[in-house]
Amino acid sequence: MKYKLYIKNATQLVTVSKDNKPFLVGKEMSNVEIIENGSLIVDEKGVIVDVGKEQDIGPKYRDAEFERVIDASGKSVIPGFVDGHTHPVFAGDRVHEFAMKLAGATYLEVQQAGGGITFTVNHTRQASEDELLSLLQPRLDRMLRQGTTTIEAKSGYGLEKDTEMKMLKVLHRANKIHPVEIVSTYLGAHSIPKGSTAAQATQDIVENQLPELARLRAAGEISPANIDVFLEKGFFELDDTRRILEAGKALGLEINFHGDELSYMASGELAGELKARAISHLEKVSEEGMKTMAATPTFGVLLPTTAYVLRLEAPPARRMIELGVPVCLGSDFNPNAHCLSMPFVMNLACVLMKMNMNESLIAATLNSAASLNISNTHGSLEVNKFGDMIVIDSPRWEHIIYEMVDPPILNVIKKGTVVFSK
Ligand SMILES: N=CN[C@@H](CCC(=O)O)C(=O)O
Ligand SMILES: [Zn+2]
Repeated sequence: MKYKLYIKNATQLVTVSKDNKPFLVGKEMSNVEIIENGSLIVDEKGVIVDVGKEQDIGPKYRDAEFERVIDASGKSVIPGFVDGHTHPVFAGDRVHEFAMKLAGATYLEVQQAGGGITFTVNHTRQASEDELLSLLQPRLDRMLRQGTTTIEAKSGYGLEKDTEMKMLKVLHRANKIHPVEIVSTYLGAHSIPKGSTAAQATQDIVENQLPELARLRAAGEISPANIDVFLEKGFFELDDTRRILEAGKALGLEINFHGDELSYMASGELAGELKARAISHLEKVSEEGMKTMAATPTFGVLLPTTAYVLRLEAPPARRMIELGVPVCLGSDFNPNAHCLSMPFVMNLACVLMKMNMNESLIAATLNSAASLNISNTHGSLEVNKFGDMIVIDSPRWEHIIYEMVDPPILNVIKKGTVVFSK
């Protein structure tokens, strides 16, 4: 019998979970499953077919053939990261805004000065589909080198039909040619386009953009799985947000929206009403909102880079975990928070949001996979899931969080194929 990969004798084989739990909450998030001296076998389809102690796996596969064997003695292995929130398709450079923010400008002040999303929209509208794809590819390469094997990725820098669909086409094409797997999200309601009111923008989305999305999806040109809205004062407020999310849901999209970032907008409460899958940001979430999220359940996708770069108070991660909200992590990679590194995000989650390292790992793997509805195949190293992994050059896996900036990543593996080696 022939297999694609044999990971042999990892000092720590961090499977994250066992028994195919779809996600973890509360105290469960403080425990990651680890097999000491662990081995793992991936079949030719890229799926894990066996995991266990080397003393059991070794003899069982003595006569098997492998395309690749990685001796992981003295090393640790963890699942590839699932980045739960990114905006990786854009043109234009906003490094000048970083200087403005360092000098004290707020996110809204930058936006009001014609910067922020508006700036990126202007550049992204002008770029061709091929140009956007060639800007996206090196970003995905950089994510991969930092251990990310799957991302959620949004449109949202078009704010009109053609550019929004162009962005979704770019994501669809990239998913076919790049090892980083992409779950795409339609975010036509990221900001109010210049010259429109929120009501007009909402109407355009519901009556014009969403029908086109459905047409292109049926034609196999795009593959959005989620619908998103930036629910915020001066952007899309409660009624418009509800209308857009419901219209997306009616097309079979999962609701996964930006909420309670700069102002309290009753996001958790709305998520309960609409049975939303996920809310991102949540810096200003209410106690009631968190309780509703725990009960629904709605995943909380926390983005510590936003609080860091904008000097905001970080979201109440500890309280969310205490209340049983399933917490996930995302890089929020975008021209405002230019971060392509989940190890850095996990480090920030620990230091700024007081999560422990086990919680951070679960939030960056199994739970973020669950926020995208793919935790039956992604997010932990269990039989029947894809062989997406990181080999760390250290006998203890926590070094990937602890060693800032240049974590000791030796290999990144997607579906059993080594796609990056140091
Ligand atoms: N808050 C809204 N959207 C993005 C920022 C987008 C931008 O500034 O270009 C976010 O998630 O942080
Ligand atoms: Zn975002």
